[in-house]
Amino acid sequence: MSASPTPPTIETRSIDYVPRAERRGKVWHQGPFWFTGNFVILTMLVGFTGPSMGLSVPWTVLAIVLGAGSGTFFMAFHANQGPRMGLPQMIQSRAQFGSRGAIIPFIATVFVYVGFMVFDTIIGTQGIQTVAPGGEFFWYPVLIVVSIVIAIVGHDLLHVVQRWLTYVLIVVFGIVTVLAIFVLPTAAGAPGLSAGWNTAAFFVQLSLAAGFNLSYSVYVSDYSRYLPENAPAGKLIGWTYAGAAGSAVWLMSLGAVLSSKIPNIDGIPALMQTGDLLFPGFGTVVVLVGSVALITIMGVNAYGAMLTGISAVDGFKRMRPTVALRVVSLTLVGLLALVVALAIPDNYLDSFNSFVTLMLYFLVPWTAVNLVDFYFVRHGRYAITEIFNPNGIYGRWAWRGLLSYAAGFIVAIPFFALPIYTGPVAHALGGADLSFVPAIIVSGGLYYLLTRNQDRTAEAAAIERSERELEGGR
Ligand SMILES: Nc1ccnc(=O)[nH]1
Repeated sequence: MSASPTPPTIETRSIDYVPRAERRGKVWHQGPFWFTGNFVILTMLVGFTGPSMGLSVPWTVLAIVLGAGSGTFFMAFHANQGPRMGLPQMIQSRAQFGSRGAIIPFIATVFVYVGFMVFDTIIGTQGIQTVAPGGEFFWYPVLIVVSIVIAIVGHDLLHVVQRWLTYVLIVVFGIVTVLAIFVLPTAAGAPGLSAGWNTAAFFVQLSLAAGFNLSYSVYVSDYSRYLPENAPAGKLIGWTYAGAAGSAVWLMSLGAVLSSKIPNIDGIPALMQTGDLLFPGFGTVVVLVGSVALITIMGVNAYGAMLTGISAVDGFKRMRPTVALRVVSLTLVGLLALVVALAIPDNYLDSFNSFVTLMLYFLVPWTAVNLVDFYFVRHGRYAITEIFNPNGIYGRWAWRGLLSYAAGFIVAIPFFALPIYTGPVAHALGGADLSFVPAIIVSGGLYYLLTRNQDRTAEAAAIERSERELEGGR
């Protein structure tokens, strides 16, 4: 909590509880952290969808505002769990799913983290290749190593880097946005010339924007768990929301403007071309700044994959949270990302959209169960020591959470829209994927009902014991 900035040292904690004596940081730091976290070139690509399907820019922006606005709503509420529980995001799920049952959302989450790392690596490399020689076999490992080193130093460094990048990004992309709207001409054959209203495009754009920001739910507490236990909930959620939704709306809308004016758009050349309207060379600056932001979010993804991977393994074999464990886990994450990045085909954008959609199917029921448990069932009170006890009160396979998760997943199937499968409802909506709506309602609602008759007297006693053990100084 002290105001003096201490230089970041290598973090020792991973999935373990952060004692109140170690709590620090400011609530407003969540704002810039999530602003930069979502201010990546991938986010801009989401905004290409509307215009490329014939939707005009104003309608596309509306779909983005509604989509990102609703997706971030769920994401931001996870922020409050960090300081209350002092734990990273995913391990908290043991209270709903059991120490082993939580493996299902854990696997989906690691898949998301590594997947985003791979996409970030590919785009970041394309950005750097605009000025530097060197192929994939050089730049992929370099980017991944840098991001892994940042993640090894850990939480405090990630916060500092993301915070300072915010200022740079606002200036540079502020200029690009003005250029895109007022200076960039609309090329012959550009989608913007014939765009108008298109119902399918509107809902596809809306659902992609929502899904994209919902995908950040699995990250949130990792970066709020060091905050003082009594950090004000409204401010904490508000800063998280403002950062993550603000950057999404801005960058996706910029993507919409660019893709309405440039035929057959590609992200990096579009930014180069627009930036160069200020003076030749500025486009390169824009792309490089964008690439730096990609490297740091890669660090964030690696960090989350490490925490979630350790949580998963620890459910089966107890792990001691040491620095060595963090370093080894992060190295494995980096190697995995490298192998996948080198193996994946280059026309990644199609696979990217399916990827965002697919992983959401596994994350949304988890978000619903996890949030309902925190806000409406346990009201933020957990026996933290029992979360780490494999024979503890939260169990190994907790049927209430697992059943609710499965139910939400299954009712969402008719709403799925994937290249290999389009459910009847998605078909009727012209390809839009609103599966997150039934998934949230059913998983969250069912979990609430199933926990009504749950006897939690043992938990109440365990909470007191846990509190004494962790903080009581017995
Ligand atoms: N959830 C995410 C969206 C975009 N980029 C990321 O790295 N992660």
